[in-house]
Amino acid sequence: MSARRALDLSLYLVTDAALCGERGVAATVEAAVSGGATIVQLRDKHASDEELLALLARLDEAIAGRVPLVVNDRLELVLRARAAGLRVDGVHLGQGDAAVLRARAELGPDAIVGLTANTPAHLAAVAALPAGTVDYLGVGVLRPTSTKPDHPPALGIAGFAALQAAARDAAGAPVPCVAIGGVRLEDAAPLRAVGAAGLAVVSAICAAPDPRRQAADFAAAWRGGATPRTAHEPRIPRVLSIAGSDPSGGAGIQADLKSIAAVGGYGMAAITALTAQNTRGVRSVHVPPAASLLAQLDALSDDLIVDAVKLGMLANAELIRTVAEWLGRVRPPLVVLDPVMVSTSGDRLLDPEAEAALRELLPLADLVTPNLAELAVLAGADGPAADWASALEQATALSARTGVLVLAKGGHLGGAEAPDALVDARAGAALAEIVEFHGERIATRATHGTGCSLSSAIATLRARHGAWEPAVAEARRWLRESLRHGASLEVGGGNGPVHHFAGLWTRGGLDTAPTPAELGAEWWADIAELRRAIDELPFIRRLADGSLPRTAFDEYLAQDAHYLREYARALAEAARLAPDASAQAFWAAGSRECLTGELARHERDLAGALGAATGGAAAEFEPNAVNLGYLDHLLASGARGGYPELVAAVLPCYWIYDDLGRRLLAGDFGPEPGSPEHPYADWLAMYAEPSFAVSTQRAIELVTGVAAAATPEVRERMHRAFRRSAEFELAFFAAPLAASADDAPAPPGCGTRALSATIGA
Ligand SMILES: Nc1ncnc2c1ncn2[C@@H]1O[C@H](COP(=O)(O)OP(=O)(O)O)[C@@H](O)[C@H]1O
Ligand SMILES: Cc1ncc(COP(=O)(O)O)c(N)n1
Ligand SMILES: [Mg+2]
Repeated sequence: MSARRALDLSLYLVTDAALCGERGVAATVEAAVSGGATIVQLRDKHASDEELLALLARLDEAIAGRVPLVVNDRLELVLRARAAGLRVDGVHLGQGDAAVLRARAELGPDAIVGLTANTPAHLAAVAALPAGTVDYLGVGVLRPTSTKPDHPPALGIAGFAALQAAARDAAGAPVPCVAIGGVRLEDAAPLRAVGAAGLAVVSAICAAPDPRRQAADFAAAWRGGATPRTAHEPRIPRVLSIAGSDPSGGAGIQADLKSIAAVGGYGMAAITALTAQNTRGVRSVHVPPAASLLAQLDALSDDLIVDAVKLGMLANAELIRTVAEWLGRVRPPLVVLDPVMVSTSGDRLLDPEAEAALRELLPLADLVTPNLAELAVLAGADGPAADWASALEQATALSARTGVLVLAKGGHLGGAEAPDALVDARAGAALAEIVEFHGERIATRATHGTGCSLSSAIATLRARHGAWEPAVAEARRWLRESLRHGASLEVGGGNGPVHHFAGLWTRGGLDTAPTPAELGAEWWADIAELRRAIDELPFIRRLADGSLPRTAFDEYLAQDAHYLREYARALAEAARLAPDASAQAFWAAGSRECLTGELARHERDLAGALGAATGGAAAEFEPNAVNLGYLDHLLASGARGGYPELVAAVLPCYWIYDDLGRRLLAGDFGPEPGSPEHPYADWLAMYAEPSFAVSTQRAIELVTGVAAAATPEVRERMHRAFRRSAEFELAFFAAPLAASADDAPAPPGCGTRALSATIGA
């Protein structure tokens, strides 16, 4: 294959030894090519032939055949290098039609010959050359630059476009033009829009602290920048699935195209294999030649921009290498690899010998989404994880070893849960970051193609949202709804497909709303670390074992008494705003119970402890900053967000106390505090009362019901109000034992004091 075929000039690196500095030219080129440079020109006006020959040998190694290499000006040197067996693909010459004619004659038809052209006169000279003499023109300078001190006046985008329009050879065919001279990142989109063949970059990459990153940024700007959009008109992600065909329509590319469309992307598919399968299993597989796959891929990348790639069944080692080569060349901004080896039905979809090739492909992916069996193979474990904790361990090891983000999937775990987790140990296993997604297992046989569907949805949503966590959360929500409606399709007698468009057809929208139960689980999981911190507080520990000093307990009771009086007003306000009589009655009863139950008990306890003679604690009482902040938060939530935010904000006070009360009484914190001698036995029993558990359950149902029916924006504000209240709960419990205000955890952003006086008014 000649270097001229499908010459990719999109990111043309020109070297400058001085700018490369101590890093050196070879290391800079290596990094830039890894980042996405598509062609390299060695440019050195001062080095001797011997020095350049030695450098060419090193560049040959650094480039490793990935992109073409040409040399600036020195045709004799190119001829010498080639004679010595060094790989040099061509030459770039300054002006002079005689010089290019000679270069073409000496180097032959397959070599690359480029020419600089800055003026209409140069273009006229080019137009007189026989067709095929030059492969491209370097047209510049685009902006004033220091790397060419004697440069002609800067062209700007319009000047470049005008010269390019005139660049034709003797046969009248357009000659590709690369913009050179002071090219910046922000020039990529307009240059591509006016039809430039690429960007030539010198100092922006050679002098960059991280040439790989910088090249990747240029490559991304070039690929992504054809049609700039506004924030109000988000781009529809163009997502390519490279996967096998499942004629039954539930897995493979068929599932991928449906999934991409269902979550809001434009889907494309290059087919790696034709399986004959249905919902019961795979009967046979036909794998087309690798050249056919490459032709599909090149047809796409020669024409359009791919925002994300999802890789599915890759069948054999040759196809995997073909895909790897294409990815290395085209460098799509996002790659999600679903390492399909064994289908949900248990059929092998990858040659055993291809496993090694798949391992080599891994580092080219941004996210890999193995099921339990595939995870074990990739992590080199003895067998599939038997429980979720071992799955997370395997995923951590895999992520640490490959530097790739891993989505561990619990679809094949037994049990009532179907968890997934994003595992990021790219910075080393000890620093693994794990984000878990929980949800109950859905009782259905419609699980054919769940892995394919999930990975394509994630690729699409990651391109839309720009972050992994919301992409996975939304993809899961969508998949779970699709799983729930799968059986309604009545497809096949085995494991049927999921209903990819369930949400779209039943609700007429892309808003994949969660159920109340899912939201409850999500919010509760989200405050897990706050709940753990509450468990660890000395106040809670010592309350449980009875060693808490009475003064600290009384301080807590006094603060809580103040809080409860105002909290009762917040509940009354919830009753006032409630949308129906049942909710109204519930919150009103809660408000009353607050005053006649909890608060009355606190006041009795306080009076008992301090003695009626002192006049009770209330006389010297001052609410602390946490208390005021918490109450302001409740008030502000209602004032700003009405009923939904107000009830979200009051919920943690039910839920956390109910949970804590039950666990304290059950002895989760050490010896059972049930004995009558325990100084706080009475108090502990109050929150473990069954009636409190019933109220808590009802409060959770009411709040998550409102959230599930709300718009995503309101839902998110409710979630924030809920979380903030949980933060206040932690600070509230910490305050009594904090020696000084400085020791207490900072109250989470207190509002203004004045507001708390008017709560519920
Ligand atoms: N019965 C189920 N209920 C809920 N989620 C499920 C169920 N089965 C699979 N999933 C989810 O489907 C996705 C695919 O996972 P999995 O079945 O593990 O992979 P694969 O389909 O590649 O074998 C995961 O998000 C998993 O949690
Ligand atoms: C062509 C093809 N590709 C992949 C799968 C895996 O399916 P699952 O998503 O159930 O793991 C499949 N059954 N067929
Ligand atoms: Mg799978």
